[in-house]
Amino acid sequence: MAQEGAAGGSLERHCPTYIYKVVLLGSTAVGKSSLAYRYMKNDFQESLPTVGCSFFTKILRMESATVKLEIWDTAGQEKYHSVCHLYYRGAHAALLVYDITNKETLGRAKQWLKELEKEFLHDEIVIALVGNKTDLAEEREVPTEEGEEFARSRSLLFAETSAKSNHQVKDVFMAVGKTRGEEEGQALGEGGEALR
Ligand SMILES: Nc1nc2c(ncn2[C@@H]2O[C@H](COP(=O)(O)OP(=O)(O)OP(=O)(O)O)[C@@H](O)[C@H]2O)c(=O)[nH]1
Repeated sequence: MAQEGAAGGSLERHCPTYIYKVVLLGSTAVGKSSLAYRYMKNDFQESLPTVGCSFFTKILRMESATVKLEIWDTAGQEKYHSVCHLYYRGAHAALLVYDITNKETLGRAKQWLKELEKEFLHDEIVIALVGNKTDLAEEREVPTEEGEEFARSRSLLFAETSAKSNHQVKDVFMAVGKTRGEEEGQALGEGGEALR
């Protein structure tokens, strides 16, 4: 986690500010923007395709540190693919999002993983595989076990979420923060269901 400049004062010294960058990657329409919006605003609304990348920040005040969480929501449309690596550079965590009602999107998430593995050493970034849209259970094409098994085989965190019904959204952001935070001796959040 990057630590921001020491701007003086004993409070500052005891309570450093860390920047924590999380990037959302995945096919178009899997729900990346909706997950970011749900986490940031606790709301859901029909959204338009992202152009390039959008960017959110949230300040999390912990007991022993302040964390400036930066969420980079990339565009899933192929025409933006060539610029995406500019956005995930320097990320501390990545959410590889697929849509449980669309099997092809899991394949695309696996390709993203290959790109991340080229760019990062394994211990440099926390990666979670996220199957979104669990509220559409009747349209499910990807069994939970399939995502879970792939994640386990590649040592990724795994969760299924619904941005619409607010299922496991906070937990997944907290889990990627917590995993990195533990490595850094900081916890980014408390509570929430443990991810598999
Ligand atoms: N039922 C359901 N629909 C969802 C969910 N999350 C997103 N959607 C819908 O899926 C569509 C695409 O959502 P976005 O959040 O724009 O998807 P995206 O991955 O950001 O798409 P790009 O910006 O094109 O990469 C929208 O119509 C959303 O309302 C969910 O959890 N459940």
